[in-house]
Amino acid sequence: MTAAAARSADKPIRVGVLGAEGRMGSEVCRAVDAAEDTALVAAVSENDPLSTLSDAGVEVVVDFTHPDSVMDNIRFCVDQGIHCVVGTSGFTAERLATVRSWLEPRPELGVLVAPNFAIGAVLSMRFAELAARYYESVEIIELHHPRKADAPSGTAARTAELVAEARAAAKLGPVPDATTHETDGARGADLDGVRVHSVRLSGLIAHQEVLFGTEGETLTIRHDSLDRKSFMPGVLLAVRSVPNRPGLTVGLESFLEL
Ligand SMILES: NC(=O)C1=CN([C@@H]2O[C@H](COP(=O)(O)OP(=O)(O)OC[C@H]3O[C@@H](n4cnc5c(N)ncnc54)[C@H](OP(=O)(O)O)[C@@H]3O)[C@@H](O)[C@H]2O)C=CC1
Ligand SMILES: O=C(O)C1=N[C@H](C(=O)O)C[C@H](O)C1
Repeated sequence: MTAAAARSADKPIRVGVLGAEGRMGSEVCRAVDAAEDTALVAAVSENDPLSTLSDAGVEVVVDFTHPDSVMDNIRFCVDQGIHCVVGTSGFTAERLATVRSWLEPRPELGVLVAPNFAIGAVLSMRFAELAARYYESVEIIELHHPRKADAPSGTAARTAELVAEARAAAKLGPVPDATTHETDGARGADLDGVRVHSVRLSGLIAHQEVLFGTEGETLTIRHDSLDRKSFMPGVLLAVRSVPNRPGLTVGLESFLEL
């Protein structure tokens, strides 16, 4: 029987962190160590074997690594019967479908893939989804530290997807834009018809603005993570919740009943 299957409610949850030396992973190690109901039993860095997780009897793994390695990590955990909380970015619909297929023969296991664990970021995505049908124009600006590997951010990609779905449901046409002469990149990336602009700037952590406009008014929804501690309450909530949420969940909002 795997450690995850044998879990007893009155013992701390045995947590393993992948990417333990990274900016997020090191913060997660501190948060898991500090919480009374979780125990850090494996802190795994890039050169450590994944078997460190099963050897340590990990019940829930938290992954903050790299888009290039996250799929192999999830595959290993699912095969070993370990629940997963995944913060690493780079998830496409195809990747999510692959994770879902891995989970089919393991109906007792939970995997959460969350583009953003900060409560304000989760709320701002929901607010953007609500506002989308009332405005003819929308653009997203995401701003991050310059050591980020991926652009646009996972949060911006998810926000654009939610906004695009809401616009389609409201039968809104394309966002008005008369641009015919463009220097490459000047209008940002086109994600489902929503323009996304990525800023990389020293001094920043993680920030996003969703700009809406219609005749005579604009609405700006902005969120700022000023410290990576902002992600920790969401990560801990996910660690506590995922063993009771079998299957694949996308987005922390399901665990917040939003
Ligand atoms: N969902 C959310 O709320 C958030 C998500 N993120 C996402 O999390 C990811 C990590 O971000 P961040 O912490 O800033 O990045 P870092 O580069 O600081 O950390 C990633 C760490 O993972 C290590 N690593 C890479 N591959 C593996 C592997 N196969 N096994 C174990 N460790 C590995 C890296 O090692 P090395 O440096 O030696 O390569 C590095 O130490 C990104 O995708 C980012 O977008 C970030 C913040 C919040
Ligand atoms: O790399 C980061 O830092 C972050 N990555 C996530 C993303 O790509 O959306 C979440 C947050 O924006 C911080």
